[in-house]
Amino acid sequence: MRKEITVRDLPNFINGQYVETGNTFDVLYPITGEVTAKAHTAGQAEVDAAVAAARAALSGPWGQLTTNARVEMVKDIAAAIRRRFDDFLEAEVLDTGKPYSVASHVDIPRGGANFESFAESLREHATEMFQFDTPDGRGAHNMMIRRPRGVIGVISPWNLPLLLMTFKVGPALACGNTVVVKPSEVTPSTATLLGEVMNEVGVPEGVYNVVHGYGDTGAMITSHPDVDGITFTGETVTGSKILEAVAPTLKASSMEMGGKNPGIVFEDADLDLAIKELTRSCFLNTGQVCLGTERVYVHESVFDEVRDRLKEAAENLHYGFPDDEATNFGPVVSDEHRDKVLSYYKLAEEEGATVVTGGGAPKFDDERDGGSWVQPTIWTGLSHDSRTAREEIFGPCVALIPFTDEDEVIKLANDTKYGLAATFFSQDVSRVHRVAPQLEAGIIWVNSWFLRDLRTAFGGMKQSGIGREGGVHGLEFYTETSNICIKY
Ligand SMILES: NC(=O)c1ccc[n+]([C@@H]2O[C@H](COP(=O)([O-])OP(=O)(O)OC[C@H]3O[C@@H](n4cnc5c(N)ncnc54)[C@H](O)[C@@H]3O)[C@@H](O)[C@H]2O)c1
Ligand SMILES: N/C(=C\C=C\C=O)C(=O)O
Repeated sequence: MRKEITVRDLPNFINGQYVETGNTFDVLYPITGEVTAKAHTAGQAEVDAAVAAARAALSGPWGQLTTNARVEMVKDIAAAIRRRFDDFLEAEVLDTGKPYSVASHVDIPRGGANFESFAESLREHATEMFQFDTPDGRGAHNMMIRRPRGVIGVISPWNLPLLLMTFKVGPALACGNTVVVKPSEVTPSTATLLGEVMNEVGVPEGVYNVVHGYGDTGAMITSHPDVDGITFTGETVTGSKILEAVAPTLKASSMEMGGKNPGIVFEDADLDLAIKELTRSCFLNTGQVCLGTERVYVHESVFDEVRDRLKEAAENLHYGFPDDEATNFGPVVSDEHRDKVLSYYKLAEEEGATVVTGGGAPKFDDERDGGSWVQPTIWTGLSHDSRTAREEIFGPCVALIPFTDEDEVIKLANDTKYGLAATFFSQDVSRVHRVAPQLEAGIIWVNSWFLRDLRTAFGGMKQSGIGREGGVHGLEFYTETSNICIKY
């Protein structure tokens, strides 16, 4: 149902305090386009204060906590997010317009999980020690110790705001670092709310800081001489700019970027399963998931059936107000992004696409017409080399492309500058074990999509990412190691 919007104030969160600057920007409700909040832009002074607070916290009570005490505090953060589930749900939905059914099953539960899972895995992870024979026969041993990397700049995107920000802040804090977070200007609410949780839990001031603004505020963090590492999730082109910015101060960087992930339906796939999972991988979160599939190669023998069944699934998606239980399809996050997606809908037709379904924006004849809506869209008739099938659109759209044999489709799947994710469907176990290792992607799902075990390495190759986070893999970024060689 329509929501009465009360415009909220979103200050920065620095050294345990909310800080207004008076220089605000509007945050819009994508369902109707109404202003739902005013966020306070952080300038250099606020960024400097946040970095200084984070630096000071490393040598204060936070830096003196035992590992067990720190891990327990990180787990308390998870518990507090769960206690305030509805507050985070409301904040996330106001920023993104996504259905409650998505935010309550994907975004918010991962907010808690991202703290809890990393607290445990990082506590349990052993380091290493080697007995070493020396020429004099007396021997030595080498042992590795880990310490926090220091002040971490966290720069996060708008598609899964709480999930992706906490996927960084969770391990960062579990490893003893402090953070300065710059959430997307489009979706600043949940990062702001998390400041209240940090204070409720008793996380020392300065450990968690949030500064609001656009790319220029982000650039103040990436170029800051007193920031030790940057973890970024966002567009590949932004990632390049960030790597340029960190170069003069040689900051360690963990980069999660764009993708154009292939889906493959082999002739021996379970089509019921494939349609169910492709409906998610193409349209979940209105297609705004970096791991989603915007190009799906379908064996020619099942092409027509997959096309017709995916069309039916797309046309059964229910646009609606977020709190309507039936709603499983929302707007995209902003008018700007809507216009980008619609420009690709236009391009697809110029490139010869047949529009199987969608191809434009819905008309509601109610306040939703002020929002950022597009139709779920399926194309056939596009070539693998078309821009539509090669460039990341980040919307609810997919090009279905037929193929005839396995070697051909592997080449097509890998023919991209990206390498983030892939998903394919086959009931042939030999084929599964033959094909999966040949796919050039950091994350490969077989007969499934977006199943997430937080112990696994997460990240992309080629221009989709640098480094891996998740499980103990995050240790390489969130800690520095020293090898200590002790002679007997
Ligand atoms: N690989 C992954 O895990 C993953 C996950 C989610 C989204 N993404 C990608 O993110 C993109 C969508 O998110 P987006 O539009 O917010 O991305 P974006 O790159 O536009 O912005 C991401 C963040 O970077 C900030 N930023 C922009 N310019 C900056 C600069 N010069 N210096 C420092 N910070 C800067 C933004 O303010 C925002 O907070 C898509 O390309 C999607 O593929 C990747
Ligand atoms: N990083 C993760 C998801 C990324 C989704 C991209 O939109 C995750 O599940 O941990």
